[in-house]
Amino acid sequence: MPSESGAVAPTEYDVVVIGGGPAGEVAAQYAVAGSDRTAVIVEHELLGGECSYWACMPSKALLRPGSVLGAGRAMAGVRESLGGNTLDVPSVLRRRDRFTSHHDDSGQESWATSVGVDVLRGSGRLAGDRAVVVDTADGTRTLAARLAVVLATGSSPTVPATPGLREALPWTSRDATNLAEVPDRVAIIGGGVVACEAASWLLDLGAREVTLLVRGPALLASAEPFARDAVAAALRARGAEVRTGVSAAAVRRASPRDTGVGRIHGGPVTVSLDDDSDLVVDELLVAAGRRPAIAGLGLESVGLDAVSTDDHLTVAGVTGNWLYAVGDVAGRSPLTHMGKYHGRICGDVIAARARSHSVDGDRYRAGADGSAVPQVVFTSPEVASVGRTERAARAAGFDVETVDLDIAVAGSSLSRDDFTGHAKLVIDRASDTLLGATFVGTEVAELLHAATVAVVGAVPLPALWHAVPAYPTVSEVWLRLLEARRG
Ligand SMILES: Cc1cc2nc3c(=O)[nH]c(=O)nc-3n(C[C@H](O)[C@H](O)[C@H](O)COP(=O)(O)OP(=O)(O)OC[C@H]3O[C@@H](n4cnc5c(N)ncnc54)[C@H](O)[C@@H]3O)c2cc1C
Ligand SMILES: NC(=O)c1ccc[n+]([C@@H]2O[C@H](COP(=O)([O-])OP(=O)(O)OC[C@H]3O[C@@H](n4cnc5c(N)ncnc54)[C@H](O)[C@@H]3O)[C@@H](O)[C@H]2O)c1
Repeated sequence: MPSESGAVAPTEYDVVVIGGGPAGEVAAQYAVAGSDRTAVIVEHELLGGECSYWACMPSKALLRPGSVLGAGRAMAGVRESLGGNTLDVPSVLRRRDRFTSHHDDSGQESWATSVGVDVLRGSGRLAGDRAVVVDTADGTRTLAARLAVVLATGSSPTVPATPGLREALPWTSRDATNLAEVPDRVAIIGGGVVACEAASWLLDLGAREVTLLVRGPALLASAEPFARDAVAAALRARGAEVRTGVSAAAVRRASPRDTGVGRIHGGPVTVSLDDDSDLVVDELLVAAGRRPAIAGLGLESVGLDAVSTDDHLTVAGVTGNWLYAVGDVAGRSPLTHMGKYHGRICGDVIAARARSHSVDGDRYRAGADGSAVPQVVFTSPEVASVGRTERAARAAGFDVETVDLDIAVAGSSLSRDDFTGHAKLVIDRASDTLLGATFVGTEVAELLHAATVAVVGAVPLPALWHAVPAYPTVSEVWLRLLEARRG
């Protein structure tokens, strides 16, 4: 409604969320749940965020068929009926596209409406205290937040400043997850989770030469050494080349072309490495990490140049407890499940503060960040870990005891004929509780939550003796680990 001066009054909401990925969606949902509070999510791409369309969902949809085929090949009686068949790539890609809803987010918009949250399409930025400006297709809108603004803008891929790299229009993870063509020869810059998972599905889909260019000494640098060795060995066994201690010094590409997401972006790429060798590939994937998406977010309008949060997800350096950050942009634990956890806590904190309730309790603190973050790397074998590695626990000053052994129980040998795996517990001697656990092997992801419960609940190891694993399941490895510790 224009005022007498002609200015359009801001639209008021109790809560304004900038960014509609999983973290922002959950924060909005929890902030209004069971109340008459109002919330809007401002989204400039697709509601559901990176995770739904370009990250978790398509990547896992691409990895699962290869893992199922591998399991079939590893099973007498199934192997014979498979013959030498490989994956049917068009079917795999069609299934992937079903998981990303063909980039149609109308289902997510209906969900938002169903939980009482409005959606405003446009690009949002802070414009001072409790104010958000949104550039929409129909012009600029101003929103005023009575209670809270939540930053949930996610993260953006890092592209190193290597000469010629950006001009070569390399693939980022969006191209790899939404691939429409499988390059014959691919080089991957990076040795983290995206690099390892993408190498796996590219091999599954028939890429002939996959080379990982790893700057450091190993893949998956923060994992337990046995885990990263297992992933590297498996990738090598499948024909990938894992080159450690190398960096791209320069990149040249014949006729780079923006052919669209997931299509090969031009002619062959020559990557000159700092060991004076050259590598020629059909596509180059950059998987060199991600940064909080704060560019153009108007942080300077509230006196900030970066985002850091306390355990209530309240942004530090702003008075009045009205600015929050959740998910990747918060820079705490850049994983979807952790972003949604932040969203739940942040939404509950906003709701509690709206009712002038105390936010002192555990329910209102993101205590899992740092000491109890679970993660699964969906390679073959999978790496499932929670909490601290041995190295991290020692660095944090704990008096550490470890137990580790191969996973060789009835459940694992029944699951596939070639099952190999390894498990490790990191124990705090002082409290006799778990600080962390890592499992490596096919389909060990489902072992992880038991470890997460033990870490978060600080369950004493003697009590775990009475958590009897069902026979014959892979979980029997828990019993073996406890037996190994008793000696
Ligand atoms: C290839 C890949 C695979 C992954 N696989 C996994 C996995 O298996 N498991 C896992 O836990 N994590 C995985 N991750 C990490 C996961 O994708 C992120 O942690 C997660 O998406 C973060 O959620 P978010 O809501 O913080 O941000 P996002 O999902 O990035 O959503 C942010 C949203 O904000 C919007 N936005 C940004 N700026 C603005 C603005 N100014 N105005 C309006 N809207 C804006 C964006 O368009 C986007 O929709 C993966 C990441 C990658 C790259
Ligand atoms: N299954 C999962 O949980 C999953 C899957 C994919 C991605 N993710 C998340 O997405 C995020 C991004 O993943 P990612 O693999 O890109 O990041 P990452 O931080 O895991 O790995 C980045 C890699 O790039 C290397 N690197 C960084 N800068 C470089 C440079 N200038 N030159 C060469 N190498 C360089 C690093 O040494 C590292 O090997 C992470 O937070 C990850 O946890 C999670």
